[in-house]
Amino acid sequence: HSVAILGAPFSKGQKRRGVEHGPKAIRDAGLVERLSNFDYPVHDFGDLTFKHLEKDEHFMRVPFPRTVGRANQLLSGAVSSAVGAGHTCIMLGGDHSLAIGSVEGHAQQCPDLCLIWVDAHADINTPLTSPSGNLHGQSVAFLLKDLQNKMPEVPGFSWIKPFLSARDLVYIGLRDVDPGEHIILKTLGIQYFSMRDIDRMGIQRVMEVTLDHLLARKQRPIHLSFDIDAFDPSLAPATGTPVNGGLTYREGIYVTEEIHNTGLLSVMDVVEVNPTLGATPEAVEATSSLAVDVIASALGQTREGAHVAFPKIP
Ligand SMILES: N/C(=N\O)NCCC[NH3+]
Ligand SMILES: [Mn+2]
Ligand SMILES: [Mn+2]
Repeated sequence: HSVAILGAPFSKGQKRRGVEHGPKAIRDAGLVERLSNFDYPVHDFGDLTFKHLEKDEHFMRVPFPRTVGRANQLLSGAVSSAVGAGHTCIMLGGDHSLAIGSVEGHAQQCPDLCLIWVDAHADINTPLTSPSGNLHGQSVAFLLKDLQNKMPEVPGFSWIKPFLSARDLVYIGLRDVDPGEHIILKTLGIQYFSMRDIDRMGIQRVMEVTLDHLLARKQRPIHLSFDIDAFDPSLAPATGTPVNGGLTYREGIYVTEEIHNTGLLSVMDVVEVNPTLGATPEAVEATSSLAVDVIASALGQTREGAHVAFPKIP
């Protein structure tokens, strides 16, 4: 199969400037070159162009609801087309509100998809529970059927109908969960592995349980939504909400290796790389090349090396 790269330079799901430059930073770190080593075609579809809507008053305490809703409606169509054309789609963010459009567009093609959310945060606040109002902390709440009786009608989101069941979602890397989110995780019985669970179980067991939970009954397409802040800030400093005690490089790569090995990865989001938040150019470069590494690993790059069938030994 082939790989489609989609840039989503968008930042209005949160208040910091700069995350809209994430796609360029990840490309500048050599994404396309890195993926050209693989034996399948890579199509870079460039960046989407998002309109900022003039009149876009807050909804409750939620800023830019119509702009965020419209951006995700556009992204949904682009992801749906890419998946529909047979590509494995890599969506480069931009802030994590983009997962609303990315997952919804994927579900248009693959209604039975399952979602693996790798993140320090649960991003499952509703507009009523969110302390900040920022939509990048509410993405999952817009996707879940189980939360619809708790969700108000947010202007700009009338196009989306929630489709995901709580049992089709697993979190990995949680370490900064709001009280309102914790209530939802527990009430809905969502499967999650916090950083404490990773410490106790080890990443190998976490992946075994995650993939069994999602795939044992039925193999189906995987949507991997990877927030770069799942990694420890020492590895990914250029991001908007860093939280100490994150994934090691090896844990993050093991997660993506295991997902690759299912052969079921269909869409991967890589979000929250903010090149304006690195203290030094090296910090920005480290964060951006880490994003390239996890994408390459999710698409089949191995640490042990690889070869085509029986090459002639030179
Ligand atoms: N990086 C973030 N989400 O993944 N920030 C928003 C959530 C903070 N509770
Ligand atoms: Mn996130
Ligand atoms: Mn996060």
